[in-house]
Amino acid sequence: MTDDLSPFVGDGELDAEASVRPRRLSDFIAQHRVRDQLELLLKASMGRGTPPDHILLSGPPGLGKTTLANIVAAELGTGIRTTSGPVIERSGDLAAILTGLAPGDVLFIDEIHRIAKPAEELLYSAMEDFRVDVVVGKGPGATAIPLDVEPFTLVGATTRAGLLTGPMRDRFGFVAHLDFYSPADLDALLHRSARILGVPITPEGAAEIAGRSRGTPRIANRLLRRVRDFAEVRADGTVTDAVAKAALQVYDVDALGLDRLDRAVLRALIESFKGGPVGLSTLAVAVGEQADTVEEVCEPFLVRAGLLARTPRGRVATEAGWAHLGKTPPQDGRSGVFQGDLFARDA
Ligand SMILES: Nc1ncnc2c1ncn2[C@@H]1O[C@H](COP(=O)(O)OP(=O)(O)OP(=O)(O)O)[C@@H](O)[C@H]1O
Ligand SMILES: [Mg+2]
Repeated sequence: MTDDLSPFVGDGELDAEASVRPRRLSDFIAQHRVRDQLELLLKASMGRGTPPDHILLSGPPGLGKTTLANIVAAELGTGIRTTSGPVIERSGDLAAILTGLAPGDVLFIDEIHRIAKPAEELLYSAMEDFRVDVVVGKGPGATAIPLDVEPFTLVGATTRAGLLTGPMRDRFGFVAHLDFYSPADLDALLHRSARILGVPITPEGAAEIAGRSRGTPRIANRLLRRVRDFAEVRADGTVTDAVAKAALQVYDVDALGLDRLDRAVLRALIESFKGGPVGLSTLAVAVGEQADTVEEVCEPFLVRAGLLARTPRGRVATEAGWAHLGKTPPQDGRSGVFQGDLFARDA
């Protein structure tokens, strides 16, 4: 797939992201339910003078988990220590981090579902009792030294909440799931980013980019930067409707935000398999991709856009899917045009 539409953060993109990253809850666009709940949690705990419950943030890449973790610390006025699951290899690494926390600090663990088992167990007692047992020595002579940990708030982030163990999940007092953003939300986000970056943008220009950003702030901000380049080089610098359309064509982003692989999957489904139903692995072979990539990267977006459906018999193109390629489904009653239960899933 083209990099522009990947929800994952790209190499060297962190600085560009940092410049438009909201610092406070009031700057965080949309996700009103999560925002309201977090505001209550933080205000109540500040009123009581104790750190808030541990917070778990889950959701697809690029929707604002890291941003929210930093906002929590900013709102509380505390320090934040950042690490990630795969980095914590030994429980000793984690013990050192935990015992080094100042009272009230936020400890942010990204990709918390990838933390090693012994470290995870150490984390349980730290989360619950604010103490850890550090084992010194080996074999029969080994002794556990209990160490106190200052009261802290753990903020865990995960793109795969389903992979968290039960005991881990139970230790979070507050769990928030971030959802894809609506085009209207992304529109507001783009206006904010454009203001910060000093890019003149028209309402139509913002709407054009918003509609192609796959519900993801990271992609919206990235497309804005691409369109700004185009506006500065090929136009007078203002992001208008026409400039956005022309730029996004150059970058191969279509009207719904589909990239090449998404379109290849849809085209194979419709042109080679008459709209389906067809099995995932057959479809993946037809586009020369791994089944995992098709399933985890393309399909969620195609399904959400209403172009493809997963049914118990396989993948089928919806009427909108046919229409998106400018085709009409065959009317012989045998076509795979999707008419059934939209929420059916492969077993
Ligand atoms: N609600 C929001 N309002 C404004 N900007 C946002 C919002 N959510 C995300 N962003 C922007 O999108 C970018 C990506 O967000 P962030 O890094 O927090 O995502 P993430 O969920 O941590 O992704 P990953 O799973 O890849 O770590 C940030 O630079 C931030 O500027
Ligand atoms: Mg992140």
